[in-house]
Amino acid sequence: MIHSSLQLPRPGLQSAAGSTSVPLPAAPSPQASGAGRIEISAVSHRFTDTPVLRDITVTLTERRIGIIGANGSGKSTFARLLNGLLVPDRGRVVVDGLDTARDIKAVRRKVGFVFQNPDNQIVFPTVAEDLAFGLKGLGLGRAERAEMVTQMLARFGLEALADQSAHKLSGGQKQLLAIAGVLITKPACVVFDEPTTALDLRNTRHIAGVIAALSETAIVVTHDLDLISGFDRVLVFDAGRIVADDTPARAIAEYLRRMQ
Ligand SMILES: Nc1ncnc2c1ncn2[C@@H]1O[C@H](COP(=O)(O)OP(=O)(O)OP(=O)(O)O)[C@@H](O)[C@H]1O
Repeated sequence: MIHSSLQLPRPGLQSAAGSTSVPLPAAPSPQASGAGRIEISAVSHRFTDTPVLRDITVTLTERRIGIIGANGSGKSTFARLLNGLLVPDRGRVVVDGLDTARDIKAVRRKVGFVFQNPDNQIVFPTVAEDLAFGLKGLGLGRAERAEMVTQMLARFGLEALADQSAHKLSGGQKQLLAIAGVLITKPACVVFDEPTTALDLRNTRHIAGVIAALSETAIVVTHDLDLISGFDRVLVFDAGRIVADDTPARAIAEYLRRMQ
């Protein structure tokens, strides 16, 4: 699980490692009914003297949104705005009417975040304990929490790994645990920051299938153009600005043109 000041909905894990036979997360939680509306208005941000995001205004409502662009173009910074991991220097980010600068707890209940490195999210010794951690503080009884953990383990085909040490999992399993740990809190939207970067082809395909099968809204930062090729909408970042906002085919074409 994740700790840290950034924290949000938590981690979870996946099953038999590199196995391709793990079932996709089928039954989404009843509360995870999708999209909602994330409005980014006149947002600028800088960490040092150099602006990282420059006057961005965009409204996100689609169920599958990809974010691509060159290294350092501001994609991860933008992603971290979406659930209030980062509050912009200028402008506003509003999730279903909730301002990330003021309503952080409510925003994080709605928008989960899966970090690039699952080790940043996995906190507890075993897979089941890590999943259960995400449910703390939600006002649920012990029996209800246990039932939700059981359901999430089953959803990801991880039952056999329930009592396994989370930190001994493979990279692919850890990434699945991280995703499960976020989903167990029933966010309506999940932001993924380069979810397949450290994975081999088999696990990359598995995670892509997991994301494709989600009922939750997914916003995915990636360099894997295949991953977002079937999405509803793709944003292309360049030097802190959105330079294309289009279908995957047209957005990818613009990105490739800029990369030449
Ligand atoms: N916490 C931070 N402190 C200082 N600078 C930062 C911080 N986070 C990001 N930056 C800088 O902001 C710029 C944009 O970083 P960001 O991670 O958003 O880019 P990115 O498009 O996601 O890049 P990549 O594709 O390489 O992951 C980079 O120059 C980066 O060094």
